[in-house]
Amino acid sequence: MSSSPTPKSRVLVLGAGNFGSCLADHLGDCEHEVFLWSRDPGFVEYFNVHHRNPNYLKDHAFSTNIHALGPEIPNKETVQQMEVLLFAIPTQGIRETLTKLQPSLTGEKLPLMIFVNKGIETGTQALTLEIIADTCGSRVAREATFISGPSFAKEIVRRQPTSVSVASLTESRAEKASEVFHQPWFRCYTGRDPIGLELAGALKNVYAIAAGMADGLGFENNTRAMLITRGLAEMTKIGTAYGASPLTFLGLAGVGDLFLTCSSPSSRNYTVGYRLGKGEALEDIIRTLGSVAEGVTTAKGLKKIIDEMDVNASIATEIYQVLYEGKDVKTSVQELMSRPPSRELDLPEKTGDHAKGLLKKLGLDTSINGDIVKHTSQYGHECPVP
Ligand SMILES: NC(=O)c1ccc[n+]([C@@H]2O[C@H](COP(=O)([O-])OP(=O)(O)OC[C@H]3O[C@@H](n4cnc5c(N)ncnc54)[C@H](O)[C@@H]3O)[C@@H](O)[C@H]2O)c1
Ligand SMILES: O=P(O)(O)OC[C@H](O)CO
Repeated sequence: MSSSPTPKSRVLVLGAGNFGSCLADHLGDCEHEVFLWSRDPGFVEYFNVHHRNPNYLKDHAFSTNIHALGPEIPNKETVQQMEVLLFAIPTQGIRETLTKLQPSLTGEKLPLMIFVNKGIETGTQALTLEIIADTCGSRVAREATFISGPSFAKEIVRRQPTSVSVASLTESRAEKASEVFHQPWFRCYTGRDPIGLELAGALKNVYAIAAGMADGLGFENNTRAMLITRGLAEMTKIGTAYGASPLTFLGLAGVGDLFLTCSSPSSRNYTVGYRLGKGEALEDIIRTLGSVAEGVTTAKGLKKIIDEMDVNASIATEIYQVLYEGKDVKTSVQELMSRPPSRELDLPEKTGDHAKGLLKKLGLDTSINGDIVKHTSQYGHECPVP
């Protein structure tokens, strides 16, 4: 199936859930040599015999270029043979995994490290870039690459035309990641705002819960369109206050993924919201979902971030209150709709200190997001633009 002239790489995919196994399949189909690590010993044995995942995407026959390994984290010798490490583990597990892998990441030449998780760490409110810096140091973080965008695993394994954003503080690494993944059925667009890309991917999950909730309550198309559009305005406002580029939110990782997940029952975050709207309890939904919905934990970290930055984000706040303070979903909708009128576009006057603090930690110029130029936007405030 592959038509790529790209040099083939040895790729270690960490995490054999829906997305890890789907991307392993994509890369195997591109004739990369793929190793798929799972902490589940039953998975490893089953996969290597049947080339099927017993837990996720069960109907799919996976590429025979994939070799499963685990349950122990791959050792230094294995890691150092890899050109690419692809992390497809939910955000709450990234710190633990990187801590275990860090002793293997000491060579002069680092493997290309790509992260596809979409969330904020609870407790620390850290983005993955910061978790990488904490566990593996600033050199690894500066080269880390992030992929995000509208990409349901079950559609990728059916080779539905799909596009994603790829960003890194080191542009050549984003270009390399794009080369590894890019195919006629999978287009990659590179960018230089990993902080914005990470925030966009994490935040859209919270707004997908809101959209699902509205549908579950029986509201129709006007309401969903309102939530998508106002959700985008809110995400952009939060991202800009944090120090990301507002333009990133207009890309695949922003509006693209927001639109996808707010309008499809294939989204787990939408499904959590939908079932809440139907009156189910959150614990029951999580217990029976069978897969991660990152918006649930992200809503908690996001609430702390918006409180710290003093940004008014009404939809995100309501979702937090429904998830964690037992607020009734109908009351939440009534209160959102009863707010006084306001300006449609109210991006913050100044960018916040979060991105600056993070970039300082990475030993980078804190006035800019990576090598993004400083720019006075048409809204009259300073913001970085790719
Ligand atoms: N499924 C999609 O369509 C999709 C698309 C884009 C991005 N993502 C993102 O990819 C990430 C993974 O999502 P998914 O769909 O594969 O989730 P999933 O629930 O299908 O699978 C998660 C996998 O990670 C493993 N895991 C969890 N914690 C771990 C830890 N601490 N150490 C090792 N393994 C651990 C689980 O055992 C499971 O196999 C999420 O951040 C998600 O938002 C998913
Ligand atoms: O199922 P969700 O809600 O986690 O969405 C999956 C991906 O993020 C879609 O791009």
